[in-house]
Amino acid sequence: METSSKRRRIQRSSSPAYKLDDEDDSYDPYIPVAQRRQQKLAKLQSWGANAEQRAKKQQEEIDEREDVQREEELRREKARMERTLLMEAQEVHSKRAAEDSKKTETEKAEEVDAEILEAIKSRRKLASDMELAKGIHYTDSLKTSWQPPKYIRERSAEQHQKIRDKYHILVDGEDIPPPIEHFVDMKVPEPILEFLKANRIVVPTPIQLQGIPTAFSGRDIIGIAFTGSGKTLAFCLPLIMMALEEEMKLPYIRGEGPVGIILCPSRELANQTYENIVTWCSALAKDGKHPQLNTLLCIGGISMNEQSHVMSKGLHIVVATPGRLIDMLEKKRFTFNNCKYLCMDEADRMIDLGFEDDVRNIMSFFKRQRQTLLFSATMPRKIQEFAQESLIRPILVNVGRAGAANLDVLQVVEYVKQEAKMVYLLECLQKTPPPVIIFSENKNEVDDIQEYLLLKGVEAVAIHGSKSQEERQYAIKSFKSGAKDVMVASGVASKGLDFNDIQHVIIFSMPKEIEDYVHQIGRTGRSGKTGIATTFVNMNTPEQTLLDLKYLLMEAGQKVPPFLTTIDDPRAAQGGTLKGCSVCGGLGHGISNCPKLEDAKRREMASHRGADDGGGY
Ligand SMILES: Nc1ncnc2c1ncn2[C@@H]1O[C@H](COP(=O)(O)OP(=O)(O)OP(=O)(O)O)[C@@H](O)[C@H]1O
Repeated sequence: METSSKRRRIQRSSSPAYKLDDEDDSYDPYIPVAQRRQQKLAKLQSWGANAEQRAKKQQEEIDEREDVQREEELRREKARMERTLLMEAQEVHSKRAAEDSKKTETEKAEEVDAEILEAIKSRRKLASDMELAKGIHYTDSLKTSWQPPKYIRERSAEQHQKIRDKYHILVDGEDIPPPIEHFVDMKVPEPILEFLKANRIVVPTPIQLQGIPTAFSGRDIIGIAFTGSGKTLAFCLPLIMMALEEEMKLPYIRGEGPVGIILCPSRELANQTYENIVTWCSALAKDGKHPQLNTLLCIGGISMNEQSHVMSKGLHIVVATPGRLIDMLEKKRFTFNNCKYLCMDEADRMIDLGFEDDVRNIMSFFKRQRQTLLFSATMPRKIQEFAQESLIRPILVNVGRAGAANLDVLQVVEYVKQEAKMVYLLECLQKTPPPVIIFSENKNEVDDIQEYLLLKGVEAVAIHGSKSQEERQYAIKSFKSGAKDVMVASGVASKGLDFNDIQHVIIFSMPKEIEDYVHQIGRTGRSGKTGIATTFVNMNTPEQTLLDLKYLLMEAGQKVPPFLTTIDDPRAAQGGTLKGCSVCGGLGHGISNCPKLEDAKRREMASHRGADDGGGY
């Protein structure tokens, strides 16, 4: 039995020795040393591997746990931060809302105005594209040989200022040349002095006594003075003198010139300035001691062949409207190689709406440094600033507030119902003897008024943009000569036209922009004479325009009719200062509701639409 049991045990010994569940644990079978060593090694190795695996697994589990923990923490942190930011934003928002609620409507409007101004500021400098592209920037003014007489040079700065104060001249800029109270001290040639005297121009007007010495000194200038105050002479005389000096140095021959150019926004104004210059140049040459200076009129609607006699000689002065001038320059009919004087009349209009690109284009034809002069009766603050940045060491000469009405005009504003206007017009015409100008904003209305007056036996001519050049010229000529008593005009005739002794201006429909009103009433009360302006307003006149008008009347010390007195300024009701609009100069509104800006926007949109449509006309 024992033997069989032993055998059984021995047989089983071939099976693994370490686990014999149903056997006696005390029995240790014999295993050879080498095999045991092998087994031990294998066992150790397997233990090691398991431990490594376990450790690895444990580590993985720890890592995983840590990852989850970290993610959780991050999520919590993010949520906490989001909450803080949200709360901060809410706090800022509610703080701003609280501040806003504290702000008056005026302050809010001022903020909007500031934003609009910022946008306007981004306009490119007024310089030629060539100059801008090449980075050409002149820092010195144009050199001239002119200087004031010694006794004036020896005056102190206080003495100069005293003279300016006497004539209510405001100046701004560096090294301002002195004001000069007599033409003779400006060293104006004798024949011109005599001619001026013969035409009752004996002493310079305020804009002339500061503007002419400034321009004679070669300085860039922004000249602002009320309508009819003699700005034309202030910018033409310096050019005539410059051309005279050039011609005396070395006579100009065919193909040479011009020395300078005067740009005008309308053909009529260009024509008038041209005629003035021709008269002054002829007066100069009359004594036989001074050369004949040649002037070219360069405007649309006329044949340039008519002036071939001017083109066949050296050219000194060109008076032009932008479109025709660009055409002539592009066709190389003359060049600006020696041109060093650029003046813009009614400059705010020239560099403001519509003409800005043309002006840039014209500037790109200049080949050398130029003297730039900008003149107008209305020059809103924004345009002044823009222009100042574009000129070289400019001097601002300001007589009265830019955009203010001429104080020699008696302004009467009447409430006339639309349907009663025509009949009342006849009555109004009886106020003064002729000549009278009637303004309307609408071309059809201009024609209707003329027709009505002709029917009533009034000698009336009409002028507006849709008339042919011949019709326009005929109207102006016959009115100027006194052959016709009344001229009915759209805005075209308002800017700068100088008609003799207009007694009465009737504004049949009030223009939206107060600047236009200032120019229109300015056709009377010129060169120190007095005149009347009657303006019809009614329900159709926008309230804002009426407010501008009200303030303008108050500023000029004119009677404000009761229906205007009752119009309240919303800005006044909200408290705050009543600053004028720096875009159009109107005193009754801010920039955010400026009719001029709105008009500009409308035009821009229309031009975009035109471009989209192929831009045809
Ligand atoms: N120093 C002067 N003394 C008297 N009259 C003058 C003087 N200078 C110019 N004038 C006359 O004053 C009138 C108005 O001049 P001008 O047309 O130059 O005015 P303006 O300031 O250009 O007006 P606007 O802004 O309407 O164009 C002209 O008839 C001109 O002959």
